[in-house]
Amino acid sequence: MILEAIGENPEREGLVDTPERVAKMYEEIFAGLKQDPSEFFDVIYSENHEELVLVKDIAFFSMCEHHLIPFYGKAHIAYIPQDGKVAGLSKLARAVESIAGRPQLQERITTNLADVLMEKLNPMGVLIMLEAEHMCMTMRGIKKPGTKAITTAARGIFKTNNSVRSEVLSIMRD
Ligand SMILES: Nc1nc2c(ncn2[C@@H]2O[C@H](COP(=O)(O)OP(=O)(O)OP(=O)(O)O)[C@@H](O)[C@H]2O)c(=O)[nH]1
Ligand SMILES: [Zn+2]
Repeated sequence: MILEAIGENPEREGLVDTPERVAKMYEEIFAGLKQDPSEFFDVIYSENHEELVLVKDIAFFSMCEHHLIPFYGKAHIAYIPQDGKVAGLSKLARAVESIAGRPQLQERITTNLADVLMEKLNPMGVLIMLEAEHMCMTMRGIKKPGTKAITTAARGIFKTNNSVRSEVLSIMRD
């Protein structure tokens, strides 16, 4: 229907298999819709580390829910565990991929990540930062390539303690 609407001929050789290909692609890039990101934190480790854990530069791709074109960049996740509750490092990246794998807004990915970690790990605090380029601002519309949107979500000690937040934000931006 999209091909017809733009005035293309869906029967021509190069396009015959395109609808099926696009359907498969959407299944892959929206796979997050069938996942519950909090399940990645069902298994946690007991480790007495009540200091910073920071995983930065987690590459992600998502789809802007307004235009259905990509926005992509990096996510940085920091938390300070308490009660010995520590997550597997890869699970932080899996949560990013899962939450990004749906029609999204950058703010919602950022907020969801913070909320899932607070709920499942009950840490002293969580600080999330996402930096992304939105194709809907670069290849169409306002057409400003190179623009970066930066969003943060702070919970717990990162919300209440300015110096702790500033320190970790500066490591994230390094
Ligand atoms: N807050 C937020 N806005 C987004 C995100 N992704 C895209 N947008 C914006 O969503 C808005 C949709 O605006 P509309 O005016 O409905 O759509 P439009 O006419 O295509 O807007 P233009 O992009 O300005 O041409 C645009 O300003 C986009 O830049 C996001 O992750 N977060
Ligand atoms: Zn958009």
